[in-house]
Amino acid sequence: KFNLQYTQARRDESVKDVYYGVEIVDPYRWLEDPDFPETKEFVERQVELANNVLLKCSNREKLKEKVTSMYNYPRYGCPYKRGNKFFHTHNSGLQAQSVLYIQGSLEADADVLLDPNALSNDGTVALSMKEFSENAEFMAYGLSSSGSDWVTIKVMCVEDRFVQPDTISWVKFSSISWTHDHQGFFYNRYPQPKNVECSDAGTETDINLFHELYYHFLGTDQSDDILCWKDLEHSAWLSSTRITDDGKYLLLLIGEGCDPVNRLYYCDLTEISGGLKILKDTNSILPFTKLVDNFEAQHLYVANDGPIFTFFTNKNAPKYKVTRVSINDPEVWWNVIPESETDVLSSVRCVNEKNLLACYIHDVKHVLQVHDLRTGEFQWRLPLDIGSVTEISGNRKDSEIFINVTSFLTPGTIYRSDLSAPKPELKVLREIGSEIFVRSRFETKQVFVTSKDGAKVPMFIVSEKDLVQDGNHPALLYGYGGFNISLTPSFSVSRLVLVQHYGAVVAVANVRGGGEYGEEWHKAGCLLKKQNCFDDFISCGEYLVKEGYTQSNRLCIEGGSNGGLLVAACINQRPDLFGCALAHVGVMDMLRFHKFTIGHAWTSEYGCSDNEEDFHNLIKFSPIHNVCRPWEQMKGLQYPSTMLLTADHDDRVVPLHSLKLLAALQYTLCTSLADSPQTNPIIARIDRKAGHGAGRPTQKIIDEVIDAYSFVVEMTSATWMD
Ligand SMILES: O=C(NCC(=O)N1CCC[C@H]1C(=O)O)OCc1ccccc1
Repeated sequence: KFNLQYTQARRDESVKDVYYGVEIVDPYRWLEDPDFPETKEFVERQVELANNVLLKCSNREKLKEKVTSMYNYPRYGCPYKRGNKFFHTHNSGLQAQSVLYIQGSLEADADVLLDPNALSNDGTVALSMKEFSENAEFMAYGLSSSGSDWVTIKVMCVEDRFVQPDTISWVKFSSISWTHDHQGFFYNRYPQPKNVECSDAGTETDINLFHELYYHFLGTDQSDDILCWKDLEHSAWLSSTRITDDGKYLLLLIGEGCDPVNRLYYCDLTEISGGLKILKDTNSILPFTKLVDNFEAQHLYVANDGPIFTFFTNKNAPKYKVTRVSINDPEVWWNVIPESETDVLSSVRCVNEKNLLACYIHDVKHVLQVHDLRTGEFQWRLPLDIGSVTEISGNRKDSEIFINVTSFLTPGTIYRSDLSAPKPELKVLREIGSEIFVRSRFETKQVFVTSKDGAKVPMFIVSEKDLVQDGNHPALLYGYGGFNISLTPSFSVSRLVLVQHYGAVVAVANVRGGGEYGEEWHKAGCLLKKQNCFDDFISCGEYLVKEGYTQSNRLCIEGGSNGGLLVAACINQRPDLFGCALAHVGVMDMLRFHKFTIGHAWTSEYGCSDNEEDFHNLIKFSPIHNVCRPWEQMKGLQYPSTMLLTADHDDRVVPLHSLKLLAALQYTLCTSLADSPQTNPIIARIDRKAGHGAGRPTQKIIDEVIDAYSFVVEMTSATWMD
């Protein structure tokens, strides 16, 4: 049906590296240069091939109509209070980007404060961050284009919406911290990459080194900003800042990668006589005191009362806890909320002057609790349905908090609670999108799958109620498995279309490497134990087949980024177990990932091929190095129908990963042997003016869902049900 015309991408077998005596050939090294004409030609051919296959997928029109209509529901973010104003984001349904609104009170009319849709004609300029000055007089906001991580900061006067001339470029992985005198803010940036202009920023693969901290004085040119931190000895380190609620201290948090660990320095801004301007004239940098000067644990600011600081930490607490120290006696730390035996403390914030709002994960569901700030004493638990708290808004000086709760079958419910009430309760402020989906026909359950080494892996299963487990349902198994990220329940329009209109079973596997059970669960899927993630995911796939939810040739696995690695490693290791695979923006070259943009920050999770032990571990599962011919093991066996997805402005996981894997798969499975039994398509969807995922306009989200899921539906022989 799909007359697949694979291009014979040039293999340059002369490119090879020797890792500790082992010679590794890298025949598609030339694909690492996005500007190389042959690379552009390769991409063009692959786009054609993918379009040929996709246009033959029968369900496109139905999916397009259904997905578009199901996306078309009003979406709201939590309101949050700054100064005496309320702000929230809202999307009427199909707007490219959500709009930022301002209100004098929650009951007042909402006025547009900033509409990112006005900043480009195709919706590819996104509002990636925003911070208000202390009394909400100014808003500093970051704009990113085409999905790149690069940000340009602008400043708006909130009162008259006037956008100031200030323009801060080459910002990346930055916080924005206003000094309480409204004079300006701290932000982070990298040096401008050589021969890259603002217009195509994000298509380069240059490594990001020497992260810098600057202070910008409102009303001045970026060239007048003062350098406040730069570490020449540790070019890979990154920093972020926080100004304490009382405006007195600047906190500097330093990280060397993605592990939840940081150094913590502070500077008493009130001790800088003459203010920050003096630093410019004396060309000195800020005087920091080192409170924590190692990477043994994470310490995140919660509150301070003068010199007494409260931190959220995992120090000697892999399930996290709240601790306290006086900076006048920095050796003496004591617990405020001790580590829980069973639950992971996932976030803490100080609200209502004297409360701590603690969010726990209990068997992959969120629980919200209120504690006393001074004593840490538990006060009461907010009664939540099974689901995830996706947003919390509230500050120390506000008694009112807002939370957004979502789950597999509910798009979102925004609650408000006034903690100053004698018996605080949760009141519904807004139900989001409840009308788009008939929940009563579907159900969610949680099972625990025994993995290869006996570990119990949680998995959510969403399906129609009273599902007949006859093995005939198409199934989509989604996973991530890394970077301490927990896949708690989430609402996905696209997956629910599969459940509602194809009788699909959707499963989400909480494999090791995530944060579901704290740092131990995370570490159990890292470095030399990374194979546990793949074993867990494979066990979950086998469970779905064994229990009759589906059968292998109707089972599709999907994952993004680190989850793309998960998918690619699993089809290499068990091509027999899956009928289809979607790998979004995956990390596919485990020997070279650290050489591009921010990849070096992931060595905390994967290790690095510069290290001998890590090399011998990475080479075993690195996707581009482990493509095999399954029919050599079992006659007629082939790889699942596979779609890799990437985009030209993905500067988080650069497209070369997917391009090199695509070339290796097509060569090994399709073009190198005349009598290959590989008939399942191996294609790539390569988008333009798009990136890793953040900030993608609604139409691009929908277009990708239609391509990806019409492919899945076609390849799992799923049939439409009205
Ligand atoms: O690299 C990441 N995050 C990890 C990330 O995006 N990863 C990790 C692997 C591939 C990809 C993903 O899974 O989305 O964010 C940039 C950053 C900011 C601050 C400090 C360190 C790093």
